[in-house]
Order: sequence, then structure tokens, then C-alpha cells
Amino acid sequence: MSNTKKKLTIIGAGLWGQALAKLAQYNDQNNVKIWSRTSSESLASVVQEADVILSAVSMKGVRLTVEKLTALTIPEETIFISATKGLETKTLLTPSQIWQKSFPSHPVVVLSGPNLSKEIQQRLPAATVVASEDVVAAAKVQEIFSSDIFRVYSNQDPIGTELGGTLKNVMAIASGVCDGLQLGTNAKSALLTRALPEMIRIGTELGASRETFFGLSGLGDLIATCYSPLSRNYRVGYGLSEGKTLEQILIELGSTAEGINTANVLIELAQKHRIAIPISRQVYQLINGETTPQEAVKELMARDLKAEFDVLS
Ligand SMILES: NC(=O)c1ccc[n+]([C@@H]2O[C@H](COP(=O)([O-])OP(=O)(O)OC[C@H]3O[C@@H](n4cnc5c(N)ncnc54)[C@H](O)[C@@H]3O)[C@@H](O)[C@H]2O)c1
Ligand SMILES: O=P(O)(O)OC[C@H](O)CO
Repeated sequence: MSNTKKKLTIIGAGLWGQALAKLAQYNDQNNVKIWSRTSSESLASVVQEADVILSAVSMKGVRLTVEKLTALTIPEETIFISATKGLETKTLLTPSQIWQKSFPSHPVVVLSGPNLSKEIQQRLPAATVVASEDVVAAAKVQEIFSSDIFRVYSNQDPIGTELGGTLKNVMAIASGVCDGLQLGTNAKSALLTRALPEMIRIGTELGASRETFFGLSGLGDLIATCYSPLSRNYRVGYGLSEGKTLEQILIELGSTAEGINTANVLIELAQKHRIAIPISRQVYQLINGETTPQEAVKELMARDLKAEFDVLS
């Protein structure tokens, strides 16, 4: 990459947008701007001349953000990075698919990994993945974010990388329930080990590579999120296990927990593609008041007996 400073504009000034801005600023080769809906500057003025535009808005804001940007003239060489972990209601699309469909000539890069924003803000070491079919664009993004506190890997499976980060949010809710009910280490280990093939079944059906789920954005993020009370999705599950209502939990959280919407979208996806999603289905029923934490555990334990590596279930 040339020695001139890279101009990066981050859209979305939530916890993740701010943490990513800090990471990019840490590397003094970058000129970083951050924009939110409440910014005094116009969106047009902050994206003008940007080499790279990163979206860190929550899933519900992705479509609106894309629409705002399609109304502007963005040069075709501008790289878009999607850092959102979610699925769109109705279209069932991933964020990067929305970006790519709206900007078919632009490089789109997914950034995803085990990256709890609080630890990133504390400058603790972490690693992530940037994934794109455009390897040159991925390499540029890798350089922008790489530093001695943030190790950035690349791959060419944006959908797999994105789905790892998205699907583990649902598993983190289940994991919070498991810990909240004090089901023990054996149960937690079983849950996470069975979560991974469930994520792989969904991912491979949607075109992702199986291998990606064994990397940072899959297994890595599953471990981080399912073991950390810093995870908002984990806290949702934990709260449900304590008998709190979802509404009450979300008020206390005051922040985004994408796993809730993702579980709702997943039910439709699983039906459409005929994929077995036993853990995600229990999470769906739990957040929609159709089961209790205890009943969900019973249901999972009472499933038909099967071979461990049965690829269908
Ligand atoms: N916080 C983390 O540790 C972390 C790490 C990796 C990925 N993520 C993902 O990043 C995304 C954002 O998470 P967060 O933690 O920053 O959540 P947050 O609740 O802190 O912030 C969400 C942001 O999205 C913005 N937003 C929502 N709708 C918008 C719209 N229409 N236009 C512009 N902005 C809009 C909000 O204003 C807010 O700034 C989520 O998909 C999350 O899964 C978060
Ligand atoms: O707080 P959560 O549950 O949204 O998790 C944050 C990140 O996705 C962890 O990688």
C-alpha cells in the first residue's frame, strides 16, 4: 500500500464503531472519521474522498445506511467494510450481501472475529478476520487495522466469516442460559460442541466454506461470546434463566443484542432450507415466550438418538 494516509470513514458510533475507530487511529497511517445519525456533519461530507467506508451500525440500521449511501456518488474503488453481525428480517440476507447487492461494482470486505469491544477499548491483544472475494481489498483492510494489539487475518469466504459472527450470537444466548441455570461444565461443553455443527449446517447451506467455521470468526467468536459476561447476547440468556422478561433485560442492557433478531430470522431460514437447528430453535422459543429455560434443556436432552457426525442433524 502507498505511504499516503488511508482515509477511513466509520458509520455508526456505537460500542463497536468507537472501538474500531480507536483501533484504526492507533495505526497512524490512517486518517479516521466517525459518523453517527446525530453527527453535525452531513454523511455526504464525511464519505467524500474516503478510501474505505466501514459500517458498524446494528442490523436494523444497515438497509437505511445503504440507502443513504446509494443516494450519493461513491467512486467504484471505494472499499466497503461490513462489521455488523446479523441477518435481515424478510430478505434473510446477511449485511455484506445487502452491501454487495447495492454496490455491485465495489469491493466489499467483512470484518468479524472474537472482538468484545470493552477489551478492545482496553487495548488488550485480539485477532480478527477480514474476508472478501476481492483479495486486494482484503489486504488493504488488513493493513489498515493491523497493529501490535490487533492481529488481522484474511480469507476469501465473506459469507462464512460473517455467519460465524452472526450465528454464535444465538448460541451465546443459549450459553448464558446454561450458566445461569448452573448446569455445569459438562453441559456447557456439550452445548458449545453441538453448536458448531449447527452453525456449519446453516453456513454451508448458504454457500459458506465449512473450514471457515473452525477459524477465528467461527469457533473463536463462539468461545469468546459464550464464555464472557461482557457479551450482551450471553447476558440476555443469563437474564432469561433468572426469570427476567426480555423487555426487562433489554432495558438493563441499553445496547444491541443481535442474537434475538437473528434467532427469529433463523427460524424462517431453517424452514426454507430444511436445516435442523435444535439449539437455535430452543432459543427462538425461549425469547418468544413459547418455552421456559428448564423446558428448553429438557427438550434438547430428549431429542432422538443419533450418530455424532450425522451431517443432517
Ligand atoms: N460491541 C461489540 O463488542 C461488537 C463486536 C463485534 C461486532 N459487533 C456488531 O456491531 C454491530 C453494532 O454493535 P454495537 O455494539 O456498536 O451496538 P450499539 O448498540 O452500541 O450501537 C449500534 C449503533 O448502530 C447505530 N444505528 C442503528 N440504526 C442506525 C441507522 N439507521 N443509521 C445509522 N446508525 C444506526 C446506532 O446509532 C448505534 O450507534 C452489531 O451488529 C454487533 O453485533 C459488536
Ligand atoms: O456483546 P455481543 O454478544 O454482541 O458480542 C460482541 C462481539 O460480537 C464479540 O465478538
